[in-house]
Amino acid sequence: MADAPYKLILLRHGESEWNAKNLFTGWVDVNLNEKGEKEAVRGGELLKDAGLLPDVVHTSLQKRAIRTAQLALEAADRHWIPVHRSWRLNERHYGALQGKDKAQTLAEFGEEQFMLWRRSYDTPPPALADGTEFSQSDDPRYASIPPELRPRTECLKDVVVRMLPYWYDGIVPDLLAGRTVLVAAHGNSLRALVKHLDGISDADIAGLNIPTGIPLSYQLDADFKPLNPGGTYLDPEAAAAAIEAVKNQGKKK
Ligand SMILES: O=C(O)[C@H](O)COP(=O)(O)O
Repeated sequence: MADAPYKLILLRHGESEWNAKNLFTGWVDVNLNEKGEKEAVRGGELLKDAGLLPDVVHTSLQKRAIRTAQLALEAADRHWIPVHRSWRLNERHYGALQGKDKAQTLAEFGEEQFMLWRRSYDTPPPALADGTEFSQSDDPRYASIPPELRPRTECLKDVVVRMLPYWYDGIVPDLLAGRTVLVAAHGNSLRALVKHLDGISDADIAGLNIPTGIPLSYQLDADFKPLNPGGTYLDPEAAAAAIEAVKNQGKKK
């Protein structure tokens, strides 16, 4: 067992084709766009420049996180490290909002309902029916998830519940072994993890947004509490601007 501080790096995938179109994405397996690919490469360069070289990477089962990890690791010359993937790191399942335009949803349902669905801790959007256009009910990559665990919609609280077992059983053992761990995942699965790490309240987590493609580095003490609460963005200026942009999605157009 290695001694603390443990080194953890969180990386939200680069901009996706649906981020650019301002659509709710969730479990829909959308690819990175060109800007997102560049963000991922830049993320890797930031890691390299900071001398924060991952020994192991954990990703979701979704292309945008998988490709972000690969591009970042290639840029940092760490493409060879072991990789682990879990559906528990997937983006929040956005239910019946998947595929819908954020600005149109805001206009149709009003700010209060929109924010309740998007940022409240425990109000999920309406469920998405199996077999419909943006459902993953027939996706073979999820076939091994027991039916009662397969989400048809999720609020952030649901994401915390399904993500935490992977934190404890998949990620913490790597940290305990002294490995620098990269977690390449999604806006809301990372918000769930940050909520846990920083002990953010159910109310305050609504105000936390994570930008695409900018590594967020944590040093954790022996109890896995951050020595740098909130983490440290490797490009703080770019992060501040991008956080504002994420916050204001829906108000676009
Ligand atoms: O799934 C999505 O639409 C986004 O990647 C995260 O969206 P949010 O910031 O609106 O929760």
